Amino acid sequence: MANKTNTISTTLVKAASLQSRAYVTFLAGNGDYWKGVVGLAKGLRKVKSAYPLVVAVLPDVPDDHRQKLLSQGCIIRDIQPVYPPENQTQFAMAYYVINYSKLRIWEFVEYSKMIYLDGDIQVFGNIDHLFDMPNGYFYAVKDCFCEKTWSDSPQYKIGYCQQCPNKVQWPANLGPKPPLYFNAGMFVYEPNLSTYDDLLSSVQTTPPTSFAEQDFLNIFFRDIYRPIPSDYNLVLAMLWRHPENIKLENVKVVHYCAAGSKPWRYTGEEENMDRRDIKKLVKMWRDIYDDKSLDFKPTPVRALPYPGTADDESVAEILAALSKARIKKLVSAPRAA
Ligand SMILES: O=c1ccn([C@@H]2O[C@H](COP(=O)(O)OP(=O)(O)O)[C@@H](O)[C@H]2O)c(=O)[nH]1
Ligand SMILES: OC[C@H]1O[C@H](O[C@@H]2[C@@H](O)[C@H](O)[C@@H](O)[C@H](O)[C@@H]2O)[C@H](O)[C@@H](O)[C@H]1O
Ligand SMILES: [Mn+2]
Repeated sequence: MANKTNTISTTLVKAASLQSRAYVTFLAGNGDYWKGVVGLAKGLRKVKSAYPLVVAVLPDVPDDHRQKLLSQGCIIRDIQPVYPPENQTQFAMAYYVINYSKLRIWEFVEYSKMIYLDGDIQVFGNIDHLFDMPNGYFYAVKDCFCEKTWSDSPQYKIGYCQQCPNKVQWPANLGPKPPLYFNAGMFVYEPNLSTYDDLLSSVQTTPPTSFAEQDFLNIFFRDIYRPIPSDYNLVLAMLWRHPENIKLENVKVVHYCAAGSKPWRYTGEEENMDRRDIKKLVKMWRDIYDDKSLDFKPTPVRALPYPGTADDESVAEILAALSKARIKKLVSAPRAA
C-alpha cells in the first residue's frame, strides 16, 4: 500500500509541476517597495494573466507588508539573503548589494518556468505568451549604457551603447566588443536546482561590480542569453536616450528604474521627470494601484478527494481533479478583470 501511495504522490507532484508557471518578484526591507508589488499584482490581474504572482521575501519585510501582498492574492516565498564576497566595490546604488538575493528564485523548482519582474515594473499588456518560448535559454531585454549610473564604465566613457551600436564604433584598443548585456529587472527563466547551486557558488568567487547581481547574471548566462524586444521591459531612460528605438503604443512592460520615477513616491523634481510621457506612465501606474475593482477576490477552490485509499482507477480521477483544481486555482489567481 505504501509504495502505491508514494507512486500516487510522485505522479501528482509531477503532474502538477509540468504545467506550473508563475510570475515572480522580489521584496526586501521595510520601505515602500511593497506598493510596487501590490501595483504589479493588480496590473497582472488587469491584463488577464493566467498565472499567479510569487513574491520572494527577505526576513526584514514586516508582517503588515506581507499581509498586504497576501490580500492581493500573492504567493509569499520566504528567502534568505545572498551576499556577494567582501569587496571595496562601490555599487552604482549602495542598496544594490541586497539584489543578489534575487538569485534565490532559481530554487523555486515547484514551477517549471517563471518570469521575473522587479517590484518597480508594471505590466500594461498581457505577456503570458513569453512562457511558451523555447526552453533552455535566458530571455531578457537589452539595457542602455547612457545614464550617469554607467559613468564608471568604458562604454559610457567612449559614448558606446548597444542600443545604437553604429553611432560610436567599439575601438579595437579596448579589446573585443562587449557581448549583449541585459537589464535584470525582467527575465524569463527555468528554476533548476543545479543551476541554483552553480549560481550560489559562482557568486562567491566573482568580484562584485557596479550593477551587482545584474552584472553577475550577464556573465553567468552569457551563452544562453537571448534578447527580446524593449516592449517587454522599457527601461525608462530609453525615452530620452534612444527614442528612435521605442514605440510607446507597443510597450507592454514599463520599468520605473530611472532616478525619481518610482510611481509610488514620484515628485516630478528629478531630471527628466517633468516629461509628458513620464507623467503619463506614472499616472497609468497610479490608476491601476488605486483601482479597487482590481483588488484580489478569493474564490473557493473545490476540495480534492482525499487520496488515502486511492486505487489505480481513482488515481486517474485524482489526477483529473488535480489538474482541474490546479487550473481553476491558476485561473482564480491574480488575473485581469
Ligand atoms: O529597498 C528595496 C530595494 C529593492 N527592492 C527590490 O529589488 C528590485 C531591484 O531594485 P530597483 O528596482 O530599485 O533597481 P533599479 O531597477 O531601479 O536599478 C526592486 O524592484 C524590488 O523588487 C526591494 O524590494 N526593496
Ligand atoms: O542591482 C542592479 C540593478 O540593475 C538594474 O538597474 C539599473 C540598470 O538598469 C541601469 O542600466 C540603469 O541605468 C539604472 O537606472 C537601473 O537602475 C536593474 O534594473 C535592477 O533590477 C538591478 O538588477
Ligand atoms: Mn527595477
